[in-house]
Amino acid sequence: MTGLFVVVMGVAGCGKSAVGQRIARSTGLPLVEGDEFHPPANIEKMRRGIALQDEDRAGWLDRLGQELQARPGGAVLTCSALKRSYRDRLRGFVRSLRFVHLALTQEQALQRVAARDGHFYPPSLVASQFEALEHPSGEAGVLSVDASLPLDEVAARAVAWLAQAA
Ligand SMILES: Nc1ncnc2c1ncn2[C@@H]1O[C@H](COP(=O)(O)OP(=O)(O)OP(=O)(O)O)[C@@H](O)[C@H]1O
Ligand SMILES: O=C(O)[C@H](O)[C@@H](O)[C@H](O)[C@H](O)CO
Repeated sequence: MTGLFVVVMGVAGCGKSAVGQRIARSTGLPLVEGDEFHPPANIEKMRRGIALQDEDRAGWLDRLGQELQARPGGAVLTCSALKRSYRDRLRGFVRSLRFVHLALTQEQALQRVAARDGHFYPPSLVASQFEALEHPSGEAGVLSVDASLPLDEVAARAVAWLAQAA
């Protein structure tokens, strides 16, 4: 699926990394892990239980946009992209950007984040993710998938949608 750009988005714990890896494997596109490009100050803030604000995310989103542009053959990006303005910011970097939204309830997200060992993101911040989240339904190029389905099923739905769109 050369030339395809897709963001796997949603709240902490929704499965962005796990699903992103599967989509990258199936499509042959490179995976860009959004969390790897947060400045250290953002990681430290989250680790300490302080929610990121628009100004913390602005430079990070621009960096991610540049990472997409650096891969003209297409890419799969994992990025929370919680607000419409964040998604539009990313859309400014590549044409026809697609988003796969992994939709999960707050209880399910909390359960997953709390069960995860050795990750910097604390369960205490999950509520803030839902406060920030603006659902992407109604925006162009968006697929919403029930993230509580089995991982392989979530990924298969996303890949089928991307294949149809490509
Ligand atoms: N569909 C699923 N069914 C069951 N478990 C899942 C599913 N998707 C993800 N998980 C598990 O939930 C946890 C969170 O997944 P993952 O780390 O991929 O989420 P994430 O959105 O990348 O989170 P973060 O952005 O906080 O890093 C992991 O332990 C993962 O294995
Ligand atoms: O925008 C944000 O608040 C962040 O990107 C978070 O979503 C985390 O980085 C991630 O989910 C934890 O791994």
